Order: sequence, then structure tokens, then C-alpha cells
Amino acid sequence: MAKCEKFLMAGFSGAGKTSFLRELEFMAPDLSWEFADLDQLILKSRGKGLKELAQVIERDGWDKFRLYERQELEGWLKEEGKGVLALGGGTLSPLLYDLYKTSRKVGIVYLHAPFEDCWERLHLEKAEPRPLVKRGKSELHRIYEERQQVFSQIPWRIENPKGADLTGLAKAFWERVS
Ligand SMILES: Nc1ncnc2c1ncn2[C@@H]1O[C@H](COP(=O)(O)OP(=O)(O)O)[C@@H](O)[C@H]1O
Ligand SMILES: O=C(O)C1=C[C@@H](OP(=O)(O)O)[C@@H](O)[C@H](O)C1
Ligand SMILES: [Mg+2]
Repeated sequence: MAKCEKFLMAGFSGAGKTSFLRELEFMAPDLSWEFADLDQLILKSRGKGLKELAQVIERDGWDKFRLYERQELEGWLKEEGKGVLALGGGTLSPLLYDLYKTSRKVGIVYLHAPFEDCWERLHLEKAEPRPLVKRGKSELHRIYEERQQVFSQIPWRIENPKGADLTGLAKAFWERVS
């Protein structure tokens, strides 16, 4: 298999994808790699004058937001060069699974944390607001289980439960891909 040049980081909201990306950015001396967060790409392109992604979702609705995710993801994948893209927790199948099957140059990694840990993290003072949280704990748990059906098909899985050393996890990932 050709060596992957682009990696997508999938996982439920609160699993730690954005933080993992920041760790990589911090430790990677190689400027030929690009590290990006899909939510931030959307905020930049669709949220002129807005501060948070939540405001884009509130303004345009979920269907439009899912369309933006797809468009930004496809755009990012078309760009030349090496990179890691942290997805949003709902950037899902069939897109992800199709990508995995059809593109040998795209690696997908699943960052996993138990539901209770994700839920707890989404309520941290410093955490950015996620509109999904307004749906309540039991509905979010249902969505978590539903998405596991897609996430569980991704063979490369990194565990990031409560207490995990995120810096160490990012270091191991970086050594494997760079
Ligand atoms: N291993 C960890 N230890 C401590 N806090 C963590 C860990 N992983 C994630 N967090 C915290 O959880 C919150 C949500 O993480 P984030 O990276 O935004 O997740 P995601 O992008 O997957 O939704 C952040 O405040 C982050 O600092
Ligand atoms: O799970 C979801 O549907 C979402 C997760 C968020 O990203 P994180 O996974 O980084 O929280 C963001 O894309 C949006 O609020 C929708
Ligand atoms: Mg994120």
C-alpha cells in the first residue's frame, strides 16, 4: 500500500480530536505537514464575522452545516501535500467509509473515548459550546451508539479515556506517520 500522506482524525465530540491536533502541531518540526481542523475551516470560510462554529450552525441549520463539512473535506483532500485533518464528531458515513475504501492515500484514525468521558469534557468550562449538547445526555448517548457503527469499522483506533496522556498518544501517532 502506498504510504499515506493525508490523515483524517475521526471520533465522537469530546473524544479529543482538536486537542490531539494541537499536540501534533506543537511537536511536529516538519513544516511540510499541514494540520487543520474541519470545524475551523468551516468557521473561516462560512462564518465571516462570527466567533464560534456554533453560531454558523445556529444561523444556517444542520443540513447546511453537513453540506459545508462535505465541501470543506473534499477541498482539503484535493490539496497537494501531507497533512492531518481533525474532523467534527458528525463528519460521518457514507463519506468516511467510502473514502477509506477508495483512497489508498488517505489514512483514517479513530480517536475513541467512552461516552461518559466525552460528556464530561463537553461540559468543561474551557470547552467550546457544542449545539449538540442541548439535545440532552440520553439523546447524545443514543447518537454516540449510532455513530459507533461507523467508527467501529475504522481499524486504526487510539484510546483517549479520562487520564490518558494525550501528548504521549500524539507522539506515538507522529512517529508512526512521519
Ligand atoms: N486526554 C485528555 N486529558 C484531559 N483533557 C482532555 C483529554 N482529551 C481531551 N481533553 C479535553 O476535552 C475537551 C474536548 O476536547 P476536544 O479536543 O475539543 O475534542 P473534540 O475535538 O474531539 O470534540 C477539551 O477541553 C480538552 O482539553
Ligand atoms: O458531533 C457533531 O455532530 C458535531 C461535533 C463538533 O465537532 P467536535 O467533534 O470537534 O466537537 C462540530 O463539528 C459540530 O458542533 C457538530
Ligand atoms: Mg473538535
